Amino acid sequence: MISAYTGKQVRQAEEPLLAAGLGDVLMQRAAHGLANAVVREFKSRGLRTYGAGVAVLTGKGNNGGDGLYAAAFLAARGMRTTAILTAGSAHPQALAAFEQAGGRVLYLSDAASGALVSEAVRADVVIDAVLGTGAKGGLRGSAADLVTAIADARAQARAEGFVVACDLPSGVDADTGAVSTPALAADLTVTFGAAKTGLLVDPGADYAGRVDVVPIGIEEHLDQPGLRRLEDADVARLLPHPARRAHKYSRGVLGVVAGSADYPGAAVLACRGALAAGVGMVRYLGPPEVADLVRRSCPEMVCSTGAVADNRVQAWLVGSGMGPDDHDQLQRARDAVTSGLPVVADAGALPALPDVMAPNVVLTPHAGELAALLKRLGGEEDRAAVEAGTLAAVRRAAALTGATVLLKGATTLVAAPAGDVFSQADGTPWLATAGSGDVLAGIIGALLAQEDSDVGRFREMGVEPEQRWAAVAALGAALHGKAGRAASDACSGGPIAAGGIADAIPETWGKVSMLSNAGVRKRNSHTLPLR
Ligand SMILES: NC(=O)C1=CN([C@@H]2O[C@H](COP(=O)(O)OP(=O)(O)OC[C@H]3O[C@@H](n4cnc5c(N)ncnc54)[C@H](OP(=O)(O)O)[C@@H]3O)[C@@H](O)[C@H]2O)[C@@H](O)CC1
Ligand SMILES: [K+]
Repeated sequence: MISAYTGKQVRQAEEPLLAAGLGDVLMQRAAHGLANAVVREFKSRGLRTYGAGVAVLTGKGNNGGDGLYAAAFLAARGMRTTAILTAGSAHPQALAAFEQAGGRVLYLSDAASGALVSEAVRADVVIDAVLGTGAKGGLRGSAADLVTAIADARAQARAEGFVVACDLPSGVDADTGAVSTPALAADLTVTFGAAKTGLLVDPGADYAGRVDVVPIGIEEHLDQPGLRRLEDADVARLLPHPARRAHKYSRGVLGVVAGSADYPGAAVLACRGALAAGVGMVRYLGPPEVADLVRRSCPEMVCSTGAVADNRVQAWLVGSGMGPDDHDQLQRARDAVTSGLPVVADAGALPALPDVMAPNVVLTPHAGELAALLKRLGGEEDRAAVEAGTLAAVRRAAALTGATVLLKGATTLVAAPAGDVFSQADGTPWLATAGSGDVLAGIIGALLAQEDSDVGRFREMGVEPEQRWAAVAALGAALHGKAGRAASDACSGGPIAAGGIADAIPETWGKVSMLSNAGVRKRNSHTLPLR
């Protein structure tokens, strides 16, 4: 499990060590980790480090100090290092160490700006060490102009060098992931002590690239994480496995209320997602013409009639492919949500549900649907506002509705009403295809139907029982993302259709389970040994 923390939490964890006079030690560890990560990146790209060009954009605070010390390490390895001081001054000891290691120092001024831009475009690696967790707002003034010019010039020249962010890309808010432009999009962010929340949510994640956590010795002082991400080992541990004497009912029955005359295919895709995700039986409830298509497409399906209360299931999936005029289906969706059983509520059901629900109801809006939900509950947010502040929006929706809320996107966020948040980014952009969300709802529905009262495996992972619905939804998002990626990989990274995601689920499930049995190394920053 990756645990992420706000900038404030990390700074608080640093305090006891700073008070003990270990500030410089922490900075040296951070800088050493950053330099090593840069060298590894060169190697993974098949590039030589000796003689390679390094440009470090530095601010006046400790983030700039990290960058300068790291550049001093790189200079000692024979790299040509240039520091561009954006604030007129820099961390004095780090600057002295950098100069002593043979680094070249250039100062930002209007006159020098053009030459500095060329320097950064020519470099094999640009290290962004202007602002870190001490930033108040984004880049300003001449530093902002410089970063804009560098980003433009790199794009125009199709610069081959890569960008590494020191702790976080300057302009990305460490806590919220909100981005104040300009910001330099990094290929890799090397972050210290623990992942920062803002790196694992959109839009911050768009600028962070890959995130590498360098332990610096503050880990034991960190408290509850603000956000978590399931890794392969966690996924494997949470995936249900049938007992030896299981039968189809004991493995869970999912009821599906989905599809309409306009969108019958959504019901089929939701059922295909569910059937592939380990559930004992899937029971469809809906208009006869949709039921016919469901039966013909998936012979494993059982189609029923009547009301929600007449059908015995362990969980419900409601809403995929339903419109505002599907009155009977919407009534079934409402009945499912008030039945007390776990429910995944998607698409067309969202506007028709009560304002207040329970944590075992998982809502799965995209950004536009989440904005509409928040507006209905008295908020001001439009789609753009949700996209600019995904973490705040999903948290707010969970708090207001009392339900678990999953916001679909390149990074999928799941918020429990009590505050836990999970962030999953297992997929590929090819997953943005019609019907993909129906398959996701099917997977989550199937997992909810298999969820029993044994909450021990959640507790072992530090997830409180009442928050487990968010973990189950995150598990569904992880499985969906991995299956989509596997389907695309199977055609050499080509495009996929939603049915292909469902088809890839069983093998993805099996492979992740095998990985866990082989003992996947936990990469949580908490558990990494310190050297
Ligand atoms: N604590 C430790 O021991 C360790 C810390 N570590 C590292 O330190 C980083 C935090 O360092 P930090 O607190 O010095 O702040 P930092 O992010 O460098 O920048 C803020 C500086 O710039 C200024 N400034 C603020 N906003 C601005 C803006 N919008 N535009 C322009 N300027 C702005 C502000 O000055 P002010 O305006 O307040 O006078 C301040 O001087 C952290 O991310 C990690 O990399 C690691 O080495 C581990 C050990
Ligand atoms: K930075």
